[in-house]
Amino acid sequence: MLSLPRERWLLDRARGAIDGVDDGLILLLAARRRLVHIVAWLKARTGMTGRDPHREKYMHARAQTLASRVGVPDATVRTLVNLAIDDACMQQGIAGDVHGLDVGQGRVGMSRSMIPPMPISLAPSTLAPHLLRWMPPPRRVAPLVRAIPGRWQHALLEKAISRVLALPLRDGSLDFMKGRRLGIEVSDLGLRWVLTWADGALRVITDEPEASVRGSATDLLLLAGRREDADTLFFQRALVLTGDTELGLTARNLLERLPWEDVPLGLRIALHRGAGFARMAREAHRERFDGSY
Ligand SMILES: C=C(O[C@@H]1C=C(C(=O)O)C=C[C@H]1O)C(=O)O
Repeated sequence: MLSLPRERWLLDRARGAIDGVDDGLILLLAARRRLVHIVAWLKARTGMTGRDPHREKYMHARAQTLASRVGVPDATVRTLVNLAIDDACMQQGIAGDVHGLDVGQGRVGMSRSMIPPMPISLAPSTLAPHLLRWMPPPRRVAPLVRAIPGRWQHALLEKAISRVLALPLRDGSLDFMKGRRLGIEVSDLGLRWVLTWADGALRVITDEPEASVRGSATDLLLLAGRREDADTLFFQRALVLTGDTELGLTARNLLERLPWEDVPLGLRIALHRGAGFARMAREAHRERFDGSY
């Protein structure tokens, strides 16, 4: 067979992305097990024991709906949900249906009194560093992110920006963007969006930008989640401005004094936690893989 260097290279990249997704599946399973631990404790305290067929039926129905939307076969998702339930049963020391799990060997016998209470928090600080190290770096998940259709990305970005910048949009501090084109480049995800101001909102357009702010996904998230200020990130060259200096500097000044209190509380918490998590994952990964992220 002919060896096609480009195809080989792409094959390696695609397999690397699959490894990243598989790591993600295991991390999600670890997070699920933490939640099952909490559920088991709460069930024991409220006098509930054993399996809950209604809950399981509901879980299967939800999973089938989602699976059919994204084109995953019914049988696959049924097996996956059954496997998750079996794992949860094994964890709780109750009999599952055993879909390929060695329940007898692996059962973690937990009587009511043995289940220790666990803080209901999945904050980054409670995640073991060895788990964080296995989080794939953004460049590994880049092909997946880029597979999201452009119009979905644009709609999401416009929505997020309209919430984060609600006040500047109202009070006129974004007027300098009228008819101007500012780019945001997420270097490690290979994404670039161009924004302009139109009809009272920032819109994503397809034109070439006049100026751009470039940074890694983690650094941009650190800025959005107020874990780092714009000044520090620009000074460290974690964020870089290119193109029209005046437009770039005006955007940079706005970033530096964005009113955080006006961002909805839920979004503030999500951004702050997400940014903290991304930073810890980057540090854990750098420690393990000696710098590359
Ligand atoms: C975790 C529970 O125990 C069992 C396992 C379930 C699961 O894995 O999600 C769901 C229902 C129960 O049969 C629960 O009751 O929620």
